[in-house]
Amino acid sequence: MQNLSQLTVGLGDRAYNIVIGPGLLAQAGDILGPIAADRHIVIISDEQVAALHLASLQTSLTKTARKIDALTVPAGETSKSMSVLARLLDDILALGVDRSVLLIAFGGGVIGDLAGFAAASLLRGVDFVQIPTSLLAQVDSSVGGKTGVNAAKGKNLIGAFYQPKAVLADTALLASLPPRELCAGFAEVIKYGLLGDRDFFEWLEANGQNVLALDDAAIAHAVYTSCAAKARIVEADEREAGQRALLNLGHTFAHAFEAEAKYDGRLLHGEAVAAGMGLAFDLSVALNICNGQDAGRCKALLEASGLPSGLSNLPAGRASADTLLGHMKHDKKVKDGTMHFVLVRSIGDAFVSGDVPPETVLALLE
Ligand SMILES: NC(=O)c1ccc[n+]([C@@H]2O[C@H](COP(=O)([O-])OP(=O)(O)OC[C@H]3O[C@@H](n4cnc5c(N)ncnc54)[C@H](O)[C@@H]3O)[C@@H](O)[C@H]2O)c1
Ligand SMILES: O=C(O)C(=O)C[C@@H](O)[C@H](O)[C@H](O)COP(=O)(O)O
Ligand SMILES: [Zn+2]
Repeated sequence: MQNLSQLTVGLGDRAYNIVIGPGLLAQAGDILGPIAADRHIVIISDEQVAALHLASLQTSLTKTARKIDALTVPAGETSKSMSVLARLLDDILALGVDRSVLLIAFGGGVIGDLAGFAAASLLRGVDFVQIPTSLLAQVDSSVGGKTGVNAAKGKNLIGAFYQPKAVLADTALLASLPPRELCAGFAEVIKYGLLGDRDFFEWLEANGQNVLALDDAAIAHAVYTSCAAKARIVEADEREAGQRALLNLGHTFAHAFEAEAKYDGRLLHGEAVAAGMGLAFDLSVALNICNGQDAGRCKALLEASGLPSGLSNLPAGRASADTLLGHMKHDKKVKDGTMHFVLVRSIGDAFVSGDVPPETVLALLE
């Protein structure tokens, strides 16, 4: 197996490997051998990914699995809902599974979050593996065990921390990803530079276009560096008691925009995060914590990557400042009624603060 890199998320008896490389799908049966051997596997995918890549995955697993079934849901964020989850769980049970079943989440972050939560709740918990197919899922959502669905009150409000048994990121699959989705995933890559790795941010300033052009070496470096950063944070703080909240840079704003856009595809998660990160820099500048030059560099990279950098270029999800602040009050970082924001002292130096006056946030959103 060539050009593969591997990382471990060290979580004791729940530790797992992340394998990254082009062409991995054809080797999934071998790589997953110890986990998948002689098991009933249920692949969960969305209709778009399944149409393009499901047959290859099934072929690759045939040599190791006892039985393979596949279930699909419609592509897009609307599938991350309680109603789709309920149907999916019934459909899995109708296949006659028992606790030895292995679920495989095969798709973008929507499928990873949905199938991961299905695995956490089915028969009170069955094993699952992540095979992420979007850039966003390969650099972020497939790692770390946050699973769940959206609720009427907001994004990801129902879910569980539930770790996969392995993550297989086949970077060659990104060739079929629509360009807008590629850019949206790139926002979460930029996030890793902004929150804790200035050198990586500077590498992205120089090489971001190569990543978006899917140059093999550039994409391998971007996926590996992002997964390594996330793995180290998750190992230190699996259930977000402290530093894991840094992974939420830009997300307090993003989730409010997404709720306002009703998850209907006009605003992708990564686009909302990009705008939210631009606003997190603006907020840090307004609070005299960060200099305007770093805020300018952050926004310049976002814009050069085809992403929004604030309210002015947000494709959807804009609303009155009060309405957006109302959404932010459902954020999971709210403690005893106090909102917490991820702020930045500079590029690569983020921290969580519970000391942000709501008036400053309102002024920014106005
Ligand atoms: N759990 C976490 O830690 C975490 C982290 C970040 C984001 N998320 C969640 O992830 C979701 C966004 O994930 P996403 O951006 O992957 O969206 P997505 O799952 O909707 O995938 C994006 C689109 O690309 C298509 N697609 C995926 N892979 C493809 C491929 N290889 N070829 C062709 N088309 C492909 C999908 O069918 C879909 O239409 C959001 O719900 C977000 O909240 C979760
Ligand atoms: O893994 C994490 O922790 C993250 O925060 C990663 C985020 O990119 C992701 O969007 C996550 O789903 C947000 O989590 P939430 O707890 O704010 O819903
Ligand atoms: Zn995110």
